[in-house]
Amino acid sequence: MQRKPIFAANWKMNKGPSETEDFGKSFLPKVQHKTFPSDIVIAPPYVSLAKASELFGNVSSVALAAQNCSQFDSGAYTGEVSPMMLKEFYVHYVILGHSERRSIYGETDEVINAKVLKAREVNLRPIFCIGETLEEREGGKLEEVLRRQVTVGLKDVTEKDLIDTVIAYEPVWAIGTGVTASAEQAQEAHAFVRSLIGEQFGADAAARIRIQYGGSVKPGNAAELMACTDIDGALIGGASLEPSSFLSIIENGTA
Ligand SMILES: O=C(CO)COP(=O)(O)O
Repeated sequence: MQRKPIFAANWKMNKGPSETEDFGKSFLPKVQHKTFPSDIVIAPPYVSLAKASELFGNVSSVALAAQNCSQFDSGAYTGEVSPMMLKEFYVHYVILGHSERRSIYGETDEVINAKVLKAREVNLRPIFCIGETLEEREGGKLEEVLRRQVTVGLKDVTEKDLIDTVIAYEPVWAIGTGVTASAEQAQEAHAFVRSLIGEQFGADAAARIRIQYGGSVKPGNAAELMACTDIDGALIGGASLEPSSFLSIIENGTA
């Protein structure tokens, strides 16, 4: 099964509108009027989405993502943004269940599941993040944790909606630490996640779903990671903040 790789820049709480514009000035000429063998996604903070959609709205090779969304449609939810609101900014993807949302803001698998279902109601494509802590890995709980995150986080998702979802496997111990999972560790976890999708949604869905790797992906390690059978792109934090390093990852990862 040929799956199109997907490279997504998760800027986290970096780059307001003016820095987004600076990034765009340098990145746009490199991606405009070009076709890539992979999907390219940029996820700026909410307040920079208007600027990003102004810059990239007409660039067919680049799609926009939000870094979160509400599980509700509208109403008295101070500080929240609904999936429907995001659609006004040419947003096509939404990162859900990032480990920082889980650990710092207390998002549970159930809340993340509600967000996934709400995002699909308006046709946003979730980039659904999972991954174990170092303690869980060292305690022999890797498979148990991934199984729980996938089973609960994707509960009641239809097979069609699942195909429009991207999974991002991000071992928490590799995020922002400079320590990447080895290609073997990453491949093993990805193959396990794909098998979980097979159990829950069937073999066709398992063969088609894209599973990105995230955690200290850099231009220098992208090729080795992306060469693994079950790795279909990357979710990139720090190294996506510089246009040239984000582009190098995309190029090295699809070479
Ligand atoms: O959390 C990540 C992407 O969502 C990974 O971050 P780093 O690439 O900075 O390790």
